[in-house]
Amino acid sequence: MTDWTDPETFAAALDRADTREKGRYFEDFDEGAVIEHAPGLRLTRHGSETWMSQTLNHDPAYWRSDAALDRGFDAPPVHPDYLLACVMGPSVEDLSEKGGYFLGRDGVEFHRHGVPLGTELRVESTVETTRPSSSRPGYGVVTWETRGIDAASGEPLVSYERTNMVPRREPAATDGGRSGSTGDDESGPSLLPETLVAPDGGAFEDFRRALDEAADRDAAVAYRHERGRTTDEFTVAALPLATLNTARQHHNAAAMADSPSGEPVAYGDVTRSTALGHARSDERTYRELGYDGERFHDFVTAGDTVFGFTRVLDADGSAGPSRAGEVTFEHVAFTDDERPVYSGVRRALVDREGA
Ligand SMILES: C/C(=C\C(=O)O)C(=O)SCCNC(=O)CCNC(=O)[C@H](O)C(C)(C)COP(=O)(O)OP(=O)(O)OC[C@H]1O[C@@H](n2cnc3c(N)ncnc32)[C@H](O)[C@@H]1OP(=O)(O)O
Repeated sequence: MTDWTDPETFAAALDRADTREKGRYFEDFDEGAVIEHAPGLRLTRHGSETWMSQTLNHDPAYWRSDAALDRGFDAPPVHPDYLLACVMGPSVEDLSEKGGYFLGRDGVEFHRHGVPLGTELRVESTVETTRPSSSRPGYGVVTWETRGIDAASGEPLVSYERTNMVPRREPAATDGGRSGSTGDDESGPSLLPETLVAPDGGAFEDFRRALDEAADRDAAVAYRHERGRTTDEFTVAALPLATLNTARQHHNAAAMADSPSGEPVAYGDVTRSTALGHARSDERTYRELGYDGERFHDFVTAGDTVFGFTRVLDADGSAGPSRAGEVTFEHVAFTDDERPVYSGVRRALVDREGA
């Protein structure tokens, strides 16, 4: 009788066996098609607290009832970064499990503030655009609109547009390799304003005053956050898997051995949430409103320490409730070797002094 587990026999079997593949190729996406993602997710206290603790998002409104009440929530809700990751996670199997990097996200909008713990999610996406990649013949670039919906009530909770590189069924010879630096330093320090102003505190007025101070001269409001978080095995694999994100990039070292990173890479949403956590620790956030122009410039691997850098773009006192004003930030996540790995524009309501 054949011993299939005899190493030589097994190697021959592996060689001859077809692989039941997962995920879809670029050619499988038709513009306009709507895809219902079968996996669903229950937004749990454990999941939200694990996400928040590991990414240094320690805002008490998401941890303590009295702080939640003060912020207008009945009880501590799920954290918006965890919610976003939990909408993206179940979509990966259908949209991006084939591989190919998460390039960016636009138009993130929360349709409901303070989503309760225990809410069950249904997730669906529409294929918006598809185009071949001109720099990487083995890939196409696909943009989807994804919606996270309260499965019980049908109420939309969050929506966004996501863009990924997606492998083609018939890949060409090269995948283009790692982007790296071109040595073309067009945006070098000479283009920076002469003065970078930091706000004195984290209230709305602090951002407004800093912008006023920077106005009418060669200055910008831009500053670093002190905290850093070293990416480890837990943040690389466990956080995305806890959101049902099946992207091989994060948990399959064998598949990643031949990729430009040579090893698993951090989930973009973990890197981003960490940098935003650093930024939020220096501000009196009232509500997260939305995000735009999010880009993942380079990958992060275990051992990289993620830091945050913030630019304040606008502070609008006429928006929002009386206790808060709307601040528009651009946040950059960067690593200890000063590589920008994420950037994005974030709109948040920030409490006024005395609120
Ligand atoms: C969940 C998940 C995966 C998943 O979801 O399952 C993940 O978490 S995974 C980890 C997080 N992720 C990363 O770790 C990526 C880090 N990043 C890089 O390593 C580099 O960025 C790069 C190697 C990918 C590219 O590097 P690069 O070659 O220098 O980049 P670019 O030339 O700028 O872009 C190439 C082509 O993508 C087009 N393009 C770029 N961005 C956008 C956008 N936002 N919208 C529309 N098109 C876009 C561009 O227009 C060009 O198109 P063409 O090929 O046609 O020229």
